[in-house]
Amino acid sequence: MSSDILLKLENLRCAYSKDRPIFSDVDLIVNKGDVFAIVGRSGGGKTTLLKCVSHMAVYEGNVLLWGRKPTEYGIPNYRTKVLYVPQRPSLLPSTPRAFIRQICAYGSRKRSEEGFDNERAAIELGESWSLNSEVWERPWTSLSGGEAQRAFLAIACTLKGTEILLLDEPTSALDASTAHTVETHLAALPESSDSSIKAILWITHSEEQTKKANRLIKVAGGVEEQQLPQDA
Ligand SMILES: Nc1ncnc2c1ncn2[C@@H]1O[C@H](COP(=O)(O)OP(=O)(O)OP(=O)(O)O)[C@@H](O)[C@H]1O
Repeated sequence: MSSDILLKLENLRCAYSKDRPIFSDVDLIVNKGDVFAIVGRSGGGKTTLLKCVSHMAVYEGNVLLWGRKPTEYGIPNYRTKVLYVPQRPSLLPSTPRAFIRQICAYGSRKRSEEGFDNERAAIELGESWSLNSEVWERPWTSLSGGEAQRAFLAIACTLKGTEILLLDEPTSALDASTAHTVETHLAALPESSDSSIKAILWITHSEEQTKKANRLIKVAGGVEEQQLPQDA
């Protein structure tokens, strides 16, 4: 296996009801440095695909990270390496700052985060996205959709040990200008020496975001890799 192959999906199939798979026969290779845009109609299975990759949905076939199954890493360790970021932090208790402390205390995260100031890194990244620093001390439930989305993403982007970031419409609550700033940062992460992130799979309904990717897959009754549009 080439050392550039980060993730491999082999013969993947997922069905919530027995006879009607959301997708089947999915084979895909994700290389180091890839930024995938995942597009397709609503209800086509995009989120389900990311949930299979993060081992949050039941599937048949293989998901291999560096050639090894999630169970070989142990699921908490695997999910530390392959991080699914939902659109919004729904129903989180407490504040963004308390949330950082809580996830960095998990056994699977502890080793990667040692000696690194996560709170400071996330707050500084948030500032570069025009996120007011007082937001970190407020309950999640009091934040606007865009504030919560930026705080959540800033945390996800600055965690150490993540190798693949799975983003579910990460900028859906942001205005166009802020979305552009955030998306430019996200797309550059796999090439950044400051980040452990080596590839991103990114669900989007936006043509603008698709232009920031180097590969494109369409999920609609199946999963198909397509050519990026010419001007991308
Ligand atoms: N836990 C579940 N149990 C049963 N059906 C489910 C479950 N989760 C998703 N589905 C169904 O599977 C299909 C694919 O859902 P999924 O969320 O993956 O689509 P999507 O492409 O991400 O849609 P959207 O663009 O609207 O977010 C939908 O018909 C959805 O209703």
